[in-house]
This record gives sequence, C-alpha cells and structure tokens, in this order.
Amino acid sequence: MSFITSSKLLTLILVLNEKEQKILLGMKKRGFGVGKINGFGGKVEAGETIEEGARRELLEEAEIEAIDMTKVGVNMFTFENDPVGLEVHIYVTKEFKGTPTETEEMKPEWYSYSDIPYSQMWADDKVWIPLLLNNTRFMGHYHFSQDQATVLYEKLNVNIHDDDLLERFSFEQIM
Ligand SMILES: Nc1[nH]c(=O)nc2c1ncn2[C@H]1C[C@H](O)[C@@H](COP(=O)(O)OP(=O)(O)OP(=O)(O)O)O1
Repeated sequence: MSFITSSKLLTLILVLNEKEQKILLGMKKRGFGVGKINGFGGKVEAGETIEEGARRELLEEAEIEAIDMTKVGVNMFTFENDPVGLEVHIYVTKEFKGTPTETEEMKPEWYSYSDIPYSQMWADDKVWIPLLLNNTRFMGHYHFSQDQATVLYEKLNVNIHDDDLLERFSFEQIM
C-alpha cells in the first residue's frame, strides 16, 4: 500500500515500426532513470495538453515528430517513503517525420519486438509493453522500493475504454 499526497504529470511515447516489428527506445543519459532504456517523455508543462507534452518531448529527445499518436495506457508509479507519485500517460505513434537522432537526453535505437532489453529497463516495462504491442489498453499502479529496483506491489487493469484513459488518475484507484 502507498499513501501519496500528490502526483506529477508525465508522458511516455513509444514509436513502433509495425512492418518491421521494431520499437524505438532510448538510453536515458541524464536525470530521473539515468542509464535505463526507455521510451521518450517527461513532465507536462503548464499551458500544454498531455498529448502536446508527449509530442514535444519526442521532438526534444529524439528529434522526430509524431504523426498518429494514440493514448494506450496510464501508469501510476509510487515509491517507498515518497509521498509524490508519478502519473505517466503513455502514447504510441506508428508514423513520424524525421530521423531519430541522439540528443543530450537520449540515445535512440530500434529493437525487435522479440529482443526488447527488459533487463536494462524499468521493472514495470515487461508487464505493460507486451500489452501495448498487442493493442491492449491498460491502467496500472506499481509501487517501487526506495532504490527504484524492485516492484513491491502492482495492480493492473486491462481493456480500459479509450474515454477512461483521458482522465487523470484518481487517488482511489491506487489505494
Ligand atoms: N517506472 C517507470 N517506467 C517507465 O517505463 N517509465 C518511467 C517510469 N518512471 C518514470 N518513467 C518515465 C516517465 C518520463 O518519461 C521519464 C521521466 O521524466 P523526465 O525525463 O522529465 O525526468 P527528468 O528528471 O529527466 O526531468 P528533467 O530533468 O526535467 O528533464 O521517465
């Protein structure tokens, strides 16, 4: 169980090449989750929608422009001894403009769906990335140990209606 008092609003965007069955991931070069391989994303800024935030982060971190963004899930991450949760809204784009390019924040690389480097990613990713690849909508809560390495508690709901993914996470959902 976790008792959080507030949450930060964040995005994560996964770029898929369905024809080649590949996913674009990046090694995070600085900040939260440094050294881990992940999708692109970050904090939603004042005055932008969540989707605009996701689009901006993809452009800033990989220098590509999303064309057909779809929201596929929302995850809440909480941490032992930390009252602030991270509410992460997750998008997929299957089309984009530009060439994925290494930036100060991320080093992008394509991975086959069958060879996703879960051991170098956040521990929750192996739960929901397969759902994302399978077009299944999801909503989850993962409570991490203080060192961010272990999931102590998890709750997953699947086949969420698209309309229900538009809302912010309600606190009752994670208790
Ligand atoms: N458990 C988790 N699993 C996952 O797949 N992604 C996670 C995660 N916890 C956080 N993230 C993602 C959400 C977001 O895209 C990113 C963290 O956001 P930011 O890049 O904004 O953090 P930073 O501390 O680097 O921020 P800045 O210093 O402001 O750039 O990590």
